[in-house]
Amino acid sequence: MTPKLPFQLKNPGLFKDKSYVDGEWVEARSGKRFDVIDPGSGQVWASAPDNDASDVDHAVLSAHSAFQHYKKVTPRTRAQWLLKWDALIRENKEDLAHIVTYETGKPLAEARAELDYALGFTWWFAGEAERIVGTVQQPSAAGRRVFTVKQPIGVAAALVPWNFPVAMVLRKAGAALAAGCCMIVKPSPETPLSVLAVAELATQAGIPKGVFSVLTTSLENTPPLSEALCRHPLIKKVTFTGSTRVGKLVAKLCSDGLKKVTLELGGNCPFLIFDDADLNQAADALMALKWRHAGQACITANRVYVQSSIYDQFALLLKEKTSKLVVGHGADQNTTMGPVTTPQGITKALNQVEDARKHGGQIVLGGGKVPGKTGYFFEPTIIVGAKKEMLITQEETFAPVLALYSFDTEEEAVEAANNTSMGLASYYFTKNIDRSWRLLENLEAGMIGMNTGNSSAAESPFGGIKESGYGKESGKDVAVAEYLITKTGTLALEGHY
Ligand SMILES: O=CCCC(=O)O
Repeated sequence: MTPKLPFQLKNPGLFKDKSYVDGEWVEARSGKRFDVIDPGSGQVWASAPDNDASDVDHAVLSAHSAFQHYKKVTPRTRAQWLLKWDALIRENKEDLAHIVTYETGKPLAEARAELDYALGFTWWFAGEAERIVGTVQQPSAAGRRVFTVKQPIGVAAALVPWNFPVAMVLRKAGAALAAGCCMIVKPSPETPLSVLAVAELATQAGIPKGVFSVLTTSLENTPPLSEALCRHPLIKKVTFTGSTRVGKLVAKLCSDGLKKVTLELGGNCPFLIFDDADLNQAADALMALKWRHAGQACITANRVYVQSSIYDQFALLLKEKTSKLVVGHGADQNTTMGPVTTPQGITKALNQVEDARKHGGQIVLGGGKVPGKTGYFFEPTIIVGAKKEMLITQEETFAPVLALYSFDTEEEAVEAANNTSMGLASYYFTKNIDRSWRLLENLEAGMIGMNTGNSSAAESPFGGIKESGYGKESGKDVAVAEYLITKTGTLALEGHY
């Protein structure tokens, strides 16, 4: 029986609260379920099957069996299925946005924006499917022909986060399905329902059974279930988006089977503003980047470095703009910033603020939980006088807390920006073209925003360096390549060997 939802779906058939394996909606073998909580109210509003490691083998075997057919489907048919999926997600965007809001807490406008972003991937990878090409080499020996062909690697497992539950799934599944691979998705325990809704639309799009499966699980069973996926001999590829700590565990588990792995890990991204920048442009970009999903994006600005001559002016401008944010339930039309998704987000934010205070930082805005609200609300917080000794400098915040550091020279700013084990994205604002080129070359990150805080798009390769992981998602060729093997063919013509 469908539970009574706290919102209305235009298409009630989109609410699915069973796992999706081999084209069937199924419970966990144990029969256990776990709760799904609305971060905006702290209330349980649904539940999903609590699969454990014993549920993995059946899912993998059925995906492997589907792969025997799917790998032979023409790329054009795969592209057509992806486009049909894309059309259905577009049609059901409003319903999906509501599910995303009630799972993540993000405002509806942001949930809609996530859907638009996610649709970029189904659209893009539909185009990529038919453009997978091998190569022909010039042979060094007479009478030889040497070439490479690309083939799908096999069944892939996707371990996805809760912050962009639909976009992260479509970025991974779009590439995998275009390449001819089948995928088993393990959503985060916070966000199973949006992923299950997307699975329902995959079925309606005609994507064959077993090609796209979803194994939901609780926080408690996430480690054993993920380990079983990573260790299963028929899983040939694992893609993970999440923390660096867990990414290292995933890499270790996959190393036993020498599995191909893509890791999109933590950020701790620097955001540099020079005194020749357009301050309004920089402040607007920072507002959009930092407060998006209450600071819970891997590419968000974690450390904001402002040149000393404009420091006070910029801090004031940012404070003025940030004060206008309306914090509330994501489904409320007036809300411009929602809650954080988990109570742990609040704990971490409080710790970092307290630590910044201890180190002499000044909290010029916010600094604590939003009083008088149930749900996981934290005030948008600005710390000035931030220093390198602070916790916030060393670890990703993943909450609406922004720290402003001061610098004098470009060299100093670059050194501070790079002084982290992470290397996901870096951003800078300057009108000096020479400096711009130097910064592009000198900043240690996989993605550089030049006078912009928004560089995520289906056509742009997404991925970090250093401890932010390896592999690329989205972008031309590179993303699909993560799901392909290269086979070299050498042919000897008659009379040669
Ligand atoms: O949080 C990670 C993903 C953010 C993005 O794709 O822009």
